[in-house]
Amino acid sequence: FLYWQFEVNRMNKVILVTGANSGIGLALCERLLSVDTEGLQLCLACRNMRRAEAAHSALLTSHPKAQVALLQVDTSSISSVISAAQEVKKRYDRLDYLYLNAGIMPNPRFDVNAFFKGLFSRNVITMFATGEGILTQQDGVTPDGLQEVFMTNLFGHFLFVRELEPMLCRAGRTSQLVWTSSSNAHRSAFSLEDIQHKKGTQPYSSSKYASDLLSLTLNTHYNKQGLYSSVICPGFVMTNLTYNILPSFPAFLWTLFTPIFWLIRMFTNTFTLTPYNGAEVLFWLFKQKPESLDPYAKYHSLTSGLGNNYTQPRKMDIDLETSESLYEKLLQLEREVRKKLKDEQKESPP
Ligand SMILES: NC(=O)C1=CN([C@@H]2O[C@H](COP(=O)(O)OP(=O)(O)OC[C@H]3O[C@@H](n4cnc5c(N)ncnc54)[C@H](OP(=O)(O)O)[C@@H]3O)[C@@H](O)[C@H]2O)C=CC1
Ligand SMILES: CC(C)=CCC[C@@H](C)[C@H]1CC[C@H]2C3=C(CC[C@]12C)[C@@]1(C)CCC(=O)C[C@@H]1CC3
Repeated sequence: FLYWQFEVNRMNKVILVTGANSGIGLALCERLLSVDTEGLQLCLACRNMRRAEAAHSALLTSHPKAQVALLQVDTSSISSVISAAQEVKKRYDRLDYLYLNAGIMPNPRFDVNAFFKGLFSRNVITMFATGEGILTQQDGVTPDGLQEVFMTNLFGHFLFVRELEPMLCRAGRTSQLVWTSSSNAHRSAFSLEDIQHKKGTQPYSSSKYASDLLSLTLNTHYNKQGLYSSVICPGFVMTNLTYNILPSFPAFLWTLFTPIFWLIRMFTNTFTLTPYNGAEVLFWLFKQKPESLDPYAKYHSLTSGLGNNYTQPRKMDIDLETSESLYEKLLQLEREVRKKLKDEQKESPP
């Protein structure tokens, strides 16, 4: 029996989701278990373990036979990412899907004037679809000395992928990376001279645009080794991240807006609104052959006016040259942080 159990576990696909304790990440886990309760090994990679335990219990209550494990990771911390990756290598002998979903938008500032101006302009639909022109954020610096949004949304995930490379690139098998990007990703917010976005006021948009670029270059470097990367946009979803945009509005007030949001959805199908709907594209990608996906497309979760969910690819505003340059800069930064970590460990061995 033990041998059989070992064989089953070995065959089961391993799916790791960062930021899985709430919102879109948790909804994805729920949806995956609804289609295959016993055949998957889910790993919820979370920063806040109290919320992770709650998510774990909720998933096991609805799917008692599911194989769900927890892993602590703070994507804003270099040492945390490296030790989490080591733990993954110890626990699993394969990694089929890596959903890079954890993300933050700290200290958002909602520009009410720009919003009302936008309401009566030709760009109103674009404004609702992308949040363009109405949001800025104030970024912080992590204890490692990196910009917080860049580290959490992009670089922490990049390091994680680099650490897990031997597990993700296996002969005769494919693995998939899925980056949760955003319609708020804009070329104008990103600069190769300031990849961490130290100078601007749109670190979120910059980090998401960087993930679009990075996904493209990862495909050019890793497809031959069986590793594929895609980017998605979940649409506008009401989660902790969006509640934080209007902090004086408690979550229940947002739900009072739901009828207005349904109305707006008649004009823009990007208002997916619920984490279940937002996770549509993440779930859809799980069922696709990675070789069939377009590396230049962002895959969007959309919900029609009548509430039907679907996925649509849209070409991204990216080019290979910029994405290669970003990749070089990230590799350079990786070398620097690894050297710093080594020096620190030499100074004070564990
Ligand atoms: N909601 C929306 O409209 C949109 C969201 N997105 C993206 O979707 C993704 C999921 O966000 P969403 O579900 O909306 O919001 P939530 O705030 O519900 O989820 C964010 C998740 O990321 C985790 N997280 C944040 N910082 C870290 C960190 N340093 N280390 C590890 N985990 C971390 C949070 O965990 P913790 O409990 O520890 O805070 C949480 O689980 C994000 O990348 C977001 O940018 C993209 C487009 C639109
Ligand atoms: C009636 C009312 C309260 C309107 C306010 C709506 C705005 C707060 C939203 C309209 C479009 C939304 C949006 C986002 C945040 C909230 C809005 C600006 C995001 C920027 C959130 C994070 C993303 O990654 C993309 C979203 C695009 C749309």
